Amino acid sequence: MFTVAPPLFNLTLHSPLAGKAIVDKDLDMVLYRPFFDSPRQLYAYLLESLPWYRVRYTVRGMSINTPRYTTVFGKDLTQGVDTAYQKKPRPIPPLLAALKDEVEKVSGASFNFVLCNFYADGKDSISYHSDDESFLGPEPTIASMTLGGTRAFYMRHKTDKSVPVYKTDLRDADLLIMCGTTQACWEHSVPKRSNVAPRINLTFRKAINVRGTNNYYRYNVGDGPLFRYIDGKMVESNDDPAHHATIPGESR
Ligand SMILES: O=C(O)CCC(=O)C(=O)O
Ligand SMILES: [Fe+2]
Repeated sequence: MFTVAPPLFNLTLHSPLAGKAIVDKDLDMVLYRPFFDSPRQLYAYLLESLPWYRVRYTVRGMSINTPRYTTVFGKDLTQGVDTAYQKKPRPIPPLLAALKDEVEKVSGASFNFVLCNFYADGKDSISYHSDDESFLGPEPTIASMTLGGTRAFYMRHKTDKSVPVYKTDLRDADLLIMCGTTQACWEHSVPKRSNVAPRINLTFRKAINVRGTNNYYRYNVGDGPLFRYIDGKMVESNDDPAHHATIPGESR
């Protein structure tokens, strides 16, 4: 059992031996199902305390609306001063740091970022992509935790179309660890669905340089309005932007 505070959650971890290897051509993953006994309060606490964003950005003149809520905490490995960054990096809040510690223990990897996604309904999604940016280094290990509702998770080989698409569900308290050549050779997605429960996804990653930090804050915080989840729905918030980085219980 491990305890994360504040507030106090006693989370019971399942045996690391319970991980199931998922391997295919160039695919190397381990699924812990469930990774821990996830209390509903943990999901609710994260949803209600994290600062969420609906990021809009422009690529090659095209305006893109990210089809889910996102937020991010962490800073790359360089001990760069904050002036190197387009946005001030936010420390990983204690609750997410405690989850990160446990994920590091089972994966044998170390992480300096937690990216958070919230899929409010079945229209929220992430399209096929791989997390293969050079700022993650070669063969990055990426750990992905689900809290709340179940969503379909699809993976396809980038070049060999004879390899079948890998389809699974990701459920509350699942931890999927993607390793080795998985990012280099495969893409993954959470497709749109009808009638699904809201879901939080946390991904744990390690960025090695300032470019990683700038990229993650640009695409997961951006410049748009802040949202808070209050009384069962997302509302645009006029919190003081200087306080976005903290969640309750964290010292500044
Ligand atoms: O929600 C998920 O399971 C996947 C999220 C993801 O692929 C990402 O944030 O890069
Ligand atoms: Fe991803």
